[in-house]
Amino acid sequence: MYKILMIDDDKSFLNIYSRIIASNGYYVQAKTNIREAMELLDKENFNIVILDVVMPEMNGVDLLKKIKEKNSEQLVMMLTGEGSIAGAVESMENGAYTYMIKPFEIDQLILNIKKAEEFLKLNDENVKLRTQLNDMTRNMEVVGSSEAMNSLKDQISQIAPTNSSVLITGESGTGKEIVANLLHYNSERRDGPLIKVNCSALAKNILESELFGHEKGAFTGAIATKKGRFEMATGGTLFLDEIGDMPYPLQSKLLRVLQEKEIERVGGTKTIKVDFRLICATNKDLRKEIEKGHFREDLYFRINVVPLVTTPLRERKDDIIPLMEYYLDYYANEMSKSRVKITGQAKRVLLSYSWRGNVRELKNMAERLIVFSSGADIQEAMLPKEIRQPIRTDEEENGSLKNTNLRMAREQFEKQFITETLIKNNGNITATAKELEIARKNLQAKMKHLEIDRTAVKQETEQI
Ligand SMILES: Nc1ncnc2c1ncn2[C@@H]1O[C@H](COP(=O)(O)OP(=O)(O)OP(=O)(O)O)[C@@H](O)[C@H]1O
Repeated sequence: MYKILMIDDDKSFLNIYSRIIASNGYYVQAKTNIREAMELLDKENFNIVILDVVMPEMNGVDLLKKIKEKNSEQLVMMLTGEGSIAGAVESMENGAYTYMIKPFEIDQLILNIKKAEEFLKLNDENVKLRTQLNDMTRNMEVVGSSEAMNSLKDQISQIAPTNSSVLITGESGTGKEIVANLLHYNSERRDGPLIKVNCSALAKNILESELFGHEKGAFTGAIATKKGRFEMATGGTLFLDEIGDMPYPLQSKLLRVLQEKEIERVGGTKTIKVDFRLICATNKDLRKEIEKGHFREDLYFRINVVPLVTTPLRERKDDIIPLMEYYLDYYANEMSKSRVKITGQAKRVLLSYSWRGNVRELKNMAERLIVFSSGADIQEAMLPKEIRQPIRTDEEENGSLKNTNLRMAREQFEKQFITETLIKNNGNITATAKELEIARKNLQAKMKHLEIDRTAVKQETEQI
């Protein structure tokens, strides 16, 4: 129920009007006293405030300013006497929604309240849409300018405006869903819906009714008619993720839909026209699935009109640091923490790691680093153990270090040895120096030179 606060020094006006407004389905509070009205505004949220411009205690426009100072979004309607048009103008300049000149018919006031209600609803809707749009654009933020990434972006901009079916293949976490988003939002269908279905997440019989919809009573539990995703995607794009996991019998049904561009709901007899652009994604090798008899070859040709491939992170190392920096900033901002930098040594570790979970794994690691961050730069010792395992080359396996000299090898060893001793001693410098049998000052100088951060080591110890 919409809540209205009326502030006016005219008691009899308030009495009559507030009752009539309430009888129209609104919750109304009426105050002649400004202090009481302000106290009430502090305690309760009102959708609309109706305020008299001329009041003995305080000028209504000044009161309007006060209300707006507290809550700039507050919707305020001003009431003025015939002699105070200037006040009405000033009110509008100070953010009033509208003004009405007394005397007026009560119907006129009710009509204005209804209009204000409509305005507030639209405003709410607008805020919701804006948040959705932010989510959407965030999910489309594409970081990376490696050769592979640039070539992918070029292909997307060429393919997006067409209506052709696209098959996106690539390892898990390489950004296939982002590519699908980009294809849709850069196409002529961008104002239509983008409907996503994960074919591996639903049981076979549920997937069928999800895609085709069902009529009321089609099966136990079908208590109402439901539109399927094919229908919902009409005018837009249908994104079938993990298409390689679509059950075989359903594959023939999908093929028929693609050929005939019409469907029948489960348990229905009516033919319904559908019109969507199809984008599929998989991390499976569909040709192998065809050989194994798990995937229909005719469907493969139908969905694979334009193939797009996302490259694993380990094959586009140029993107690793920009992605890590982007997500560190992103999570620092989201958690209201300070931004952090990555030290050279930590960058080397990030670059030599294999990233089997690709960008998803990297993003999760960035989030974890920020959760534990005290604002210090990201040191090698702060990175999870599994990624700090040195990647050993063939030469290293044979006992020699590639691309290094005696000084670098010694520093590498010293760094590892000192870090481990610091962890053992909970980051305590004196205890570590004692165990290493070197002077405290000497240890501090070495730590500085080797970029070892004691706070990071301490955090590492706490996490263990
Ligand atoms: N180039 C990129 N820039 C920024 N973020 C990215 C990029 N690529 C992927 N991501 C992010 O990594 C996560 C995984 O990406 P996405 O879900 O698109 O991968 P996927 O290939 O569809 O994975 P799966 O096969 O497991 O469904 C998402 O949170 C996505 O926002």
